[in-house]
Amino acid sequence: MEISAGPGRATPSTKTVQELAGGLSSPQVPARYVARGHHHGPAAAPAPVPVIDLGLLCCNQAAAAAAEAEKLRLALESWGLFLVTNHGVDAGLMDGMMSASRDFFRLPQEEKQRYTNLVDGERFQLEGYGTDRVSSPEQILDWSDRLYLKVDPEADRSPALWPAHPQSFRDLLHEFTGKCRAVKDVLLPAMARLLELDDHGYFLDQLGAGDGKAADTYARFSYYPECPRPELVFGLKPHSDGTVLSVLMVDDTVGGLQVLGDGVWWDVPVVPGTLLINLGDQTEIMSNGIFKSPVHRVVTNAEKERLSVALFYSVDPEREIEPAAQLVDEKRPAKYRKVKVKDYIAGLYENLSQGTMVIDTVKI
Ligand SMILES: O=C(O)CCC(=O)C(=O)O
Ligand SMILES: [Fe+2]
Repeated sequence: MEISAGPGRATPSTKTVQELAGGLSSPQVPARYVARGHHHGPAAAPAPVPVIDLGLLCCNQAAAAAAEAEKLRLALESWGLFLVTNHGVDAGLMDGMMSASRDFFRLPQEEKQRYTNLVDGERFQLEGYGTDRVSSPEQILDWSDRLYLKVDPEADRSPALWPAHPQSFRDLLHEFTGKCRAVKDVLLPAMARLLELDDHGYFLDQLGAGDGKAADTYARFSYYPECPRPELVFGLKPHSDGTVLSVLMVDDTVGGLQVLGDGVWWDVPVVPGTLLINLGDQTEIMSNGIFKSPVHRVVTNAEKERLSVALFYSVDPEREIEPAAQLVDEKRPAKYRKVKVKDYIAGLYENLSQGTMVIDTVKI
């Protein structure tokens, strides 16, 4: 998510959660982090989310590829969230990116502040390091800090906000971005095929990707410090991503991500070496509701910090999206109205801070 709204005013005195967590002298958390009415215990059970072998999906043996595609269909139509193996991001790169991210968050606060997401110490900008946008004193805050960077198209990168320490960070992020781009380029045509769209490049075209141009892509590094009262506080509030899809690499030493299914929360299993794919609202809209954008959240942990790296793929903010024409007819009327991506994204942030879901505002 965090394909999010434009600049707003932050409360200048906002400390990062990491600073706050480090300075707590009693097992209390400030009231601004307590999610009223949302006291939550552990999830009922691990979600039986599908595991898709991307190698099989693309292989030359038609029967094996078709069977894997059917598994993918179930994943897209049920959870909207699944794990992928054989994804082409090698273990060394995954470990390297994860530990460089960890090293970044372990840097002294002054060093991290060189990449602050506050302009002049108070005006929030999307890219950079810090807490999420704080737009009102009533907003319930999440127990996480983040580093948010535009990674594609390359020409849109802001090099001054890419950490210089650890030294490997920039190269690793460049490489990781390229490998995840390829994962997305396998999944999106497979999704169009499953919807029997004549144009298998439909989703890629919507993203404006192709002809050497990369889709708008943001990376979000989320750091969730240990939290003395995990039952009262969210690492990240319930939300669905405003993207076409999100590719996530999660901490394999601690869980925390949960997904809503049939009205109950399930733990998303942690499987080392896999990537997690999460469909976003833009896909739910374009597929006319056939594919699902799952509601998910992150819970905190009293003993362990947690880290995740997400890549978010989105349609250009100036474009409009709507259900694909081929998926709309008399029997299946459009379930969502046409919406400009920029407006949708503005609505995302607005709704998130109020605990409502922006997708409901475009449902017909
Ligand atoms: O940290 C995670 O596992 C999930 C993060 C997430 O859902 C998001 O950034 O939108
Ligand atoms: Fe998310």
